Amino acid sequence: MFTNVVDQGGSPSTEQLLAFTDSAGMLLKMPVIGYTSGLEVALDQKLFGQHVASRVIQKAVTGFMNNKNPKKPLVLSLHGWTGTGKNLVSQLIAENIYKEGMASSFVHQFVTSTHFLHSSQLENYKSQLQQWIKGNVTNCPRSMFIFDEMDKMHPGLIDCIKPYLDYYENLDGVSYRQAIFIFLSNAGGEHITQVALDFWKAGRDREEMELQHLEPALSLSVFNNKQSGLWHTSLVDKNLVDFFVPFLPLEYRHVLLCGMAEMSAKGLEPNQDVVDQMARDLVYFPKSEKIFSVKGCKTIGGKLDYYT
Ligand SMILES: Nc1ncnc2c1ncn2[C@@H]1O[C@H](COP(=O)(O)OP(=O)(O)OP(=O)(O)O)[C@@H](O)[C@H]1O
Repeated sequence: MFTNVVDQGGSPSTEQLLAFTDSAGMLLKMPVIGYTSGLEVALDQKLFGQHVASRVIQKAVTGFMNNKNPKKPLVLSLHGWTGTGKNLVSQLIAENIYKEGMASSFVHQFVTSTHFLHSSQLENYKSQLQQWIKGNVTNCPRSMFIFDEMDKMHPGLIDCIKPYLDYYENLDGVSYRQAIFIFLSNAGGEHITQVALDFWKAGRDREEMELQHLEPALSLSVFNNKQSGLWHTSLVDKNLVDFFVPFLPLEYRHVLLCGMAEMSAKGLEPNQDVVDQMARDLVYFPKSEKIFSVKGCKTIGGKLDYYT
């Protein structure tokens, strides 16, 4: 996974960041008009059922990209049930900053169970990861690092990236203040679901739910869940995470939207009957109410092949 950073080709001249850097990766004037509406439109059109996350992400990313002199890198922690759009949002952010989106050489994605599987290799992982981050940010200050399955990540590894998230002007001559770090995890998913369920039971509109309704559940779970990995690091204590972003569990109506979008993406004519049949056959919870899709929209791409 970790190849020598220098082997990447040194200067990122083969690709440009959208509107934000020149061919050498140096920051330019940052004309953000196109960017702002681009992300907003992408979130509105492609992300379903996540009005809270959508709003937070849009404000956080736009604010950060508009800020010519941020005091620290942007650190987002995305939490929620499986298949609710956390990876999708990372992809949309990448697509709206980098010309080549997730395929950009400035975007680096790590999955704990793939890249950091062996605890016996912890020391190696630590030094490789630090070198990787340092090398890539030296190469391009506006680099993006996505850590998936953050709740499974070894606390020692989380600790080793901490300095890069902090308010330092520079570390060994490198400034990390333009970089973006995105942490994805299922930690807090059950608490978020409980809040959504309480809303539903009280007959309240899901869209009435605001960040303030979800924040307590989220921080409680982050602090108290020993499995989450985040809890005993000082990421939280030191306020290094700028935004905790809650992803709501998806309902039947959202699965329908995902299904229609998926059919279009596959080049098929979206067919309400087909999607409806597929959505009906998915499993929903809690057992009695059957409101939320157990796998969110995660498996529908494959499922649709069966129904079409
Ligand atoms: N809210 C959503 N709106 C639109 N599509 C969605 C949404 N959630 C999931 N999807 C679809 O399902 C696929 C899988 O979702 P994604 O990988 O983003 O889930 P996740 O929250 O990251 O799940 P996990 O926690 O299991 O990694 C996406 O590529 C997308 O096609």
